[in-house]
Amino acid sequence: MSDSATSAAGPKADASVSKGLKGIKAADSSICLVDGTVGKLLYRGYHIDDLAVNCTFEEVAYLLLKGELPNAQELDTFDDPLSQDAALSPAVAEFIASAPTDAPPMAVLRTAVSLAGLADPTADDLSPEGAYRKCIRLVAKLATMTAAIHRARQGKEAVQPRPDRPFAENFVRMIKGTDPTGDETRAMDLILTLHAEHGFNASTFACRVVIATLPDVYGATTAGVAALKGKLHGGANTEVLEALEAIGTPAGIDDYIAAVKARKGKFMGFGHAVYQVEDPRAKHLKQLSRRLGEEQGDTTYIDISEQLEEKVTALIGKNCNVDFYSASTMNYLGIPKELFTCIFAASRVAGWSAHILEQLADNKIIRPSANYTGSEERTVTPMAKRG
Ligand SMILES: CC(=O)SCCNC(=O)CCNC(=O)[C@H](O)C(C)(C)COP(=O)(O)OP(=O)(O)OC[C@H]1O[C@@H](n2cnc3c(N)ncnc32)[C@H](O)[C@@H]1OP(=O)(O)O
Ligand SMILES: O=C([O-])CC(=O)C(=O)O
Repeated sequence: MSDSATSAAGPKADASVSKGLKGIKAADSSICLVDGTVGKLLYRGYHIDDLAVNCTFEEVAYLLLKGELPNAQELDTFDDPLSQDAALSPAVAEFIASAPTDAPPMAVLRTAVSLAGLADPTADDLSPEGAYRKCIRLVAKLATMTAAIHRARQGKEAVQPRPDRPFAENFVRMIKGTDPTGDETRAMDLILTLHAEHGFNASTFACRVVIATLPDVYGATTAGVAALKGKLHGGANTEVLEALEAIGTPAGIDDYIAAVKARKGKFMGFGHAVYQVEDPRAKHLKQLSRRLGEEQGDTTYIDISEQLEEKVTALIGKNCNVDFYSASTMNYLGIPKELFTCIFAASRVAGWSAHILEQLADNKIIRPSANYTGSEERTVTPMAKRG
């Protein structure tokens, strides 16, 4: 098979090309169902609404990695490596502490994940047990890395993970430097649960493409972080907060909309490659954001968000996505906007890991074809004769 069916005939559009691979089923997967027509999201068969209310992030990570929800004893056994692996190696901790404080946190995280691979002498072990161990290690470490990046940007010492604390509590503790309230821990658990998995999204697909060549789990996860950073994907949450800041008060919404329209820009946090209806994760974040705003006596950002949602949806016919209400939610939790996408990554690493293991279990190199639209075959003119 040639890379391009039309190369012999010269540049030609090919109606069978699916730009962005939209709607193409690239593999079988038992991890996640995203039904874009009705707005349904299932992790391993469980509805996101059910998981959001009833499970912690550890349970969700177990479900994604192992296929079933754990019982109490299974969760305990799962928690052991998750807490023991949370500490960073000296090389990674030093890198994060000395990274430029104006570097994008996602760029620091991307390099930290790659560096963690160098610090792991067993990185190349892709046996089922070896790959699983690496995945657990990364699920444990991305939260610690994220918190350490935040602390370094503030000129503060990293807070060490406490193996005796639940994941979300530990994560908020490492970010803030003090013990979180029960409400803060529950809010973080919900954020982590909602962001953990979403089928063949761009970052997950990047992980699968990389692992399919059989390099190492760190390299594949580095690719996931790299893809998630982009503002059309995970990076949109930071952009949404920037929009809320620029809008300032509900009175500023119309000017903002007019400005985006005038520059033919995109409304960040709106639209989705799969959902044609409301993103089922958004309502949970919307409720949480309003509750946090009301508790804090400042509903400005959730008021703006709700009114902006109504106006933009009416204008462009696109619903908001998960990144839209996560912005005001994380802001109310005191998390700076530059860290939002790292928190997304610290959750999505569970989904990436499940996909990496699924890809390895039934591997085929991922190599689509391009419709060639370049020049017809030609010959090299010697340098002296080129005009
Ligand atoms: C966790 C996540 O990754 S969720 C997505 C986060 N990203 C964002 O919020 C960024 C803003 N949204 C977008 O850029 C897009 O909606 C994407 C990238 C999410 C999906 O892109 P696509 O699959 O191409 O969406 P779709 O086919 O519906 O888009 C068709 C057209 O609708 C319009 N459109 C889509 N989203 C928007 C938007 N947010 N604002 C304005 N116009 C939009 C555009 O004209 C688009 O065509 P273009 O991409 O050539 O400009
Ligand atoms: O599925 C997608 O394309 C993007 C998304 O919502 C996610 O990754 O959570």
